[in-house]
Amino acid sequence: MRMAITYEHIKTCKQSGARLGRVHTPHGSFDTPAFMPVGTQATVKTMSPEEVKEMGAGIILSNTYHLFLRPGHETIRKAGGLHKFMNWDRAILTDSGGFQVFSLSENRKISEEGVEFRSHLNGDKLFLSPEKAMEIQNALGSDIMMAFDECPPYPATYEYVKASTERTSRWAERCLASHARKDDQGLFAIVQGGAFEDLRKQSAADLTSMDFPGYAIGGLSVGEPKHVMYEVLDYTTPLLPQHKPRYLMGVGSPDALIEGSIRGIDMFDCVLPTRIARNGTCMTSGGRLVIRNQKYAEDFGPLDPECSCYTCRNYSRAYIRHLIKADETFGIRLTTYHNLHFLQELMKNVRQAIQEDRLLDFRDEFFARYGLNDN
Ligand SMILES: CNc1nc2c(CCNCC3CCCC3)c3nc(N)[nH]c(=O)c3cc2[nH]1
Ligand SMILES: [Zn+2]
Repeated sequence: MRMAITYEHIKTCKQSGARLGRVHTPHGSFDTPAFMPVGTQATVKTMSPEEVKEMGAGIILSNTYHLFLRPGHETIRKAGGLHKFMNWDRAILTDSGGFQVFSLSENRKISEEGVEFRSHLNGDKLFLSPEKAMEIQNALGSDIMMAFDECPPYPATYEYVKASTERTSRWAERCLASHARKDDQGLFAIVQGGAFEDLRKQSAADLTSMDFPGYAIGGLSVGEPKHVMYEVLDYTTPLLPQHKPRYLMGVGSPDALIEGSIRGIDMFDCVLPTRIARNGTCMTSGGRLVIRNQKYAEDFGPLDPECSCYTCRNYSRAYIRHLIKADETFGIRLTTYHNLHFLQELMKNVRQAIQEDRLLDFRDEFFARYGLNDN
């Protein structure tokens, strides 16, 4: 009998109100606030599961949309589920596919039933609905599944966001009704409402009345100014239950991870660290570093002098720059490993700061060195 997804609150930072906790899942527990590496197509790009474990990740993300299109969720079900298929024995969270339909596919048609779209791979006409998204996620066997939602575009009219958010609440109900594993309740709902306080309140009220084991805040990090995102968090997070995990979707720049933690968020995901690594951009304690820059051609020091990761202990900026310029895959592996390690370290330091009631001081120290507006 699988256990539910449970949240264990450890303490609240006296200086910032941020919370230290642990999330327990059928595939192990992880400390929060946590950054979750993204493994869209059943792999954290260029990393082995051992490497992802080594850097301290207790949970990774994968995706209904991508795996539905390729290789197909039935194939993964026959393989024994996603954990087995990708040889990852810790926790997996899968997004429900709605966001990706709108960011990737062609000519979508949204209705009460669901979303019709054409595959971005071969143009096939496909359909996703709350029921279909749950069927796929149950076939994948993820520990945490996301309800099927619409992430409204930004900006959008009040009327559009209101109608979309109300539909997302109805879709959440349908996900709950169709969830095969009713016993372990690994299903998180996603709060929408754009940047409209009354719609956020309505969405949170609708969803918390359905008693999900965890709640995500969606509809953010879609192009709105950062201060708008933080304002939405200021009035939305307090509407969510204290004793359940809160997941801010698609947020991962270092400053946003710290600001989000201060506002009571426990879980984050973002493709940023892996995506920018592929063109040689690295997150370091002194700020962003673009390794292709000529000035590193004969810089034989480490990527980040303060980093203890495999990349920084064994290779120089000159060598990594050479690999990236020569389009050598090993170069991307080294920058990816470092960026993911950097964010795991950042979250470890955030948790330590919460433990010591000094997260606001930590934020000021970090920003002074990293630069305020990394994106
Ligand atoms: C980048 N900004 C952003 N991402 C959002 C995402 C995606 C989060 N990342 C998922 C992983 C990436 C590929 C594999 C899974 C959102 N997802 C949903 N379902 N709803 C949102 O409102 C939603 C909102 C989001 N905003
Ligand atoms: Zn490093």
